[in-house]
Amino acid sequence: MSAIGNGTNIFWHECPVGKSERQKLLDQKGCVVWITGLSGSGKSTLACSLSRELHAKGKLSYVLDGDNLRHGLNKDLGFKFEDRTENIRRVGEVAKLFADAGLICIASLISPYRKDRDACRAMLPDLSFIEASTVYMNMPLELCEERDAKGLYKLARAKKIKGFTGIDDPYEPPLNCEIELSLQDGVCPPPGTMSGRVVTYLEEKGFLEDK
Ligand SMILES: Nc1ncnc2c1ncn2[C@@H]1O[C@H](COP(=O)(O)OS(=O)(=O)O)[C@@H](OP(=O)(O)O)[C@H]1O
Ligand SMILES: Nc1ncnc2c1ncn2[C@@H]1O[C@H](COP(=O)(O)OP(=O)(O)O)[C@@H](O)[C@H]1O
Repeated sequence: MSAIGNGTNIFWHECPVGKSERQKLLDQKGCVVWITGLSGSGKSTLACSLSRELHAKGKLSYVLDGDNLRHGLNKDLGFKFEDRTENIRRVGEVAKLFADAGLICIASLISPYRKDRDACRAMLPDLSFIEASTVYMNMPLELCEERDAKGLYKLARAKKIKGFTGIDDPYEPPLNCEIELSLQDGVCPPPGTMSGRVVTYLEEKGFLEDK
């Protein structure tokens, strides 16, 4: 046991079965795929398609979806600046645990602020050698608004929801993402094409084997 922190009497307990043993068992490397983009840009759809594709390849993944986590872990948080920051921080910490467990953790959240995404990225490699890959769903606001799968853009335009991302709240696009998914000749590629790109990236980086 070793003491950590600054005199707060908190200790770190090492376990003999560690990340490398778990990775060996699963024949994959734990990592985080962080999907960011506007509401309606297709984050959840991509996360599910990616998880299905990985499952078919015998690879263990788990999806942390912003909307879903707000039903439980983050049910005390709203959408003001500080709440979004705390939301992203918590999900970053949970994603780190999943990746340390050896899983391919797919986090799918609007995560609109660059500083919050950067804080998550910085949190990951430092503590447990986990690598984070940011996937930016670069879909135009007009397309997301046209889809309006949950009717929230309509409510935001009618000012019945305040602080809606892309309408009267900011979205800061990543400056350093590993994968950017955007329209091709003005058309949104099918989910399988997009998840295929992420799988190829994970394969190329060696995450889908433990060598
Ligand atoms: N004000 C406001 N702004 C943006 N989104 C809103 C808002 N109010 C509710 N919703 C719904 O919450 C979902 C986004 O949750 P996230 O946890 O991903 O948001 S964030 O990362 O903390 O910004 C988002 O889901 P997705 O459409 O899947 O992105 C919306 O359904
Ligand atoms: N690649 C795609 N092509 C066509 N429609 C899509 C695609 N991805 C998502 N959609 C549709 O767009 C809407 C929003 O997708 P969703 O995954 O819920 O986005 P988000 O999680 O970013 O809010 C849904 O109706 C979904 O079926």
